Amino acid sequence: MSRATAMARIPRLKICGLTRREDLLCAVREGADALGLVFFPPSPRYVDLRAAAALANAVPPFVTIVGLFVNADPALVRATLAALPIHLLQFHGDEDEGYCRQFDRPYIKAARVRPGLDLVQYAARFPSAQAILLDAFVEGYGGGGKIFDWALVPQSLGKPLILSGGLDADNVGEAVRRVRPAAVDVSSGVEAGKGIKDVEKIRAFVAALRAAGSESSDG
Ligand SMILES: O=C(O)c1ccccc1NCC(=O)[C@H](O)[C@H](O)COP(=O)(O)O
Repeated sequence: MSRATAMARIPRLKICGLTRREDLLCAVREGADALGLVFFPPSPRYVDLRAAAALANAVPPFVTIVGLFVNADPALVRATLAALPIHLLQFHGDEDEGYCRQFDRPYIKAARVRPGLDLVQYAARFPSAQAILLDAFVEGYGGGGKIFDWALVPQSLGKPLILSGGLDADNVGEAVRRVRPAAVDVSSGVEAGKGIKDVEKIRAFVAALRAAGSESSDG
């Protein structure tokens, strides 16, 4: 099934790198389907277990909490899963499928897109992944606010595609029309500063996403 057929609705939205309760509540209010918490200490959006627990406690039912890790010690992942209601894992480093599967939880695998990386072959290496998230190849593994060449995205990855990397209210419409992802993921493009989300940028992003999604679903 082509993505054009598969994307029969407005793409779902993940807002990542939440660190403040007010930003999380804004993301939920504006319609985010998923909320990303970054458990990668070098990230300026890193939250420890205590802060993450307070954020998770504010999430209403039917909104997915995504726990994001980069080449993490499995013991850290297990401790996080034991302490928090993480619904979906996101592995954003160099993890292989054996590593990702060991936690017996649904996960999405991020691919850091660069010329020469065969994305169909990459996706085939993670048959147990719920989806493949395509992000730009940036220093620090992710959250870089950089787009990649969307022409590199194949017609189908063989599983749901989440488009990420440098999206904002100005480009998400074109991104959705060109790539037709099942979902989009954004962090920098809705921020006033690293880890500090901006209400108006979130609202503008959601409006642009809905406009593009309704165009596409109208055919
Ligand atoms: O958000 C981070 O700081 C981060 C750090 C290291 C690895 C991944 C990270 N974020 C993962 C995400 O899912 C981001 O939303 C994605 O990379 C897009 O970020 P942006 O280009 O800033 O929208």
